[in-house]
Amino acid sequence: MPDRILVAYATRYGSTAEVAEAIGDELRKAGDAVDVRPVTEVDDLSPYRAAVIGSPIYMGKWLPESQVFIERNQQRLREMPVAYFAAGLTIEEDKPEYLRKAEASMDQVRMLVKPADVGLFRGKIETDGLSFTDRTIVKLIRAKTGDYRNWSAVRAWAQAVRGKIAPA
Ligand SMILES: Cc1cc2nc3c(=O)[nH]c(=O)nc-3n(C[C@H](O)[C@H](O)[C@H](O)COP(=O)(O)O)c2cc1C
Repeated sequence: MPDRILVAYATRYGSTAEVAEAIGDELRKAGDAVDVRPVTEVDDLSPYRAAVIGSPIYMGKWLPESQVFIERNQQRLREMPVAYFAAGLTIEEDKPEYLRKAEASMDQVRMLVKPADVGLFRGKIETDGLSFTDRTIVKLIRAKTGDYRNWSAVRAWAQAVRGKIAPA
């Protein structure tokens, strides 16, 4: 019987990888066997009994690699409990219309595999290190830069999600 939990993520600048690590850490502390890995490095789902899959939001959407991962593995994922999380800067606004938009970033993957739970977290943008295109977009939309990740919210969600992806 597979007994591990997979925490798989996409990231462009690394901040969502750290969110995934914090989720994995919390599950491990609670006693689970966990692998935290980029979606692009997971080929075999047979060791896993549950999966937590996430992506940052770019222009209202998940990064394609997380979507492709779910598409490619949808058959197997439908047989296990799955939870999704998304990280984005607009989530910090804490306004219903922003939250709805953040939720909408997961519409496609929700249709492929229904999640037992969904987490929405604030993200991080630092202008240094952004690609030219991303820096231009950030300037154009006058996005507020900074690290808005709320670690206690991430950890609290990980603790709560543990119950929702527990074996029946
Ligand atoms: C070009 C660009 C577009 C973005 N678009 C969105 C968006 O539509 N909604 C949102 O909530 N956050 C948006 N963000 C913020 C990112 O989701 C946030 O910075 C995230 O934490 C980045 O994760 P990463 O470091 O793992 O790539 C955008 C950031 C950039 C640079």
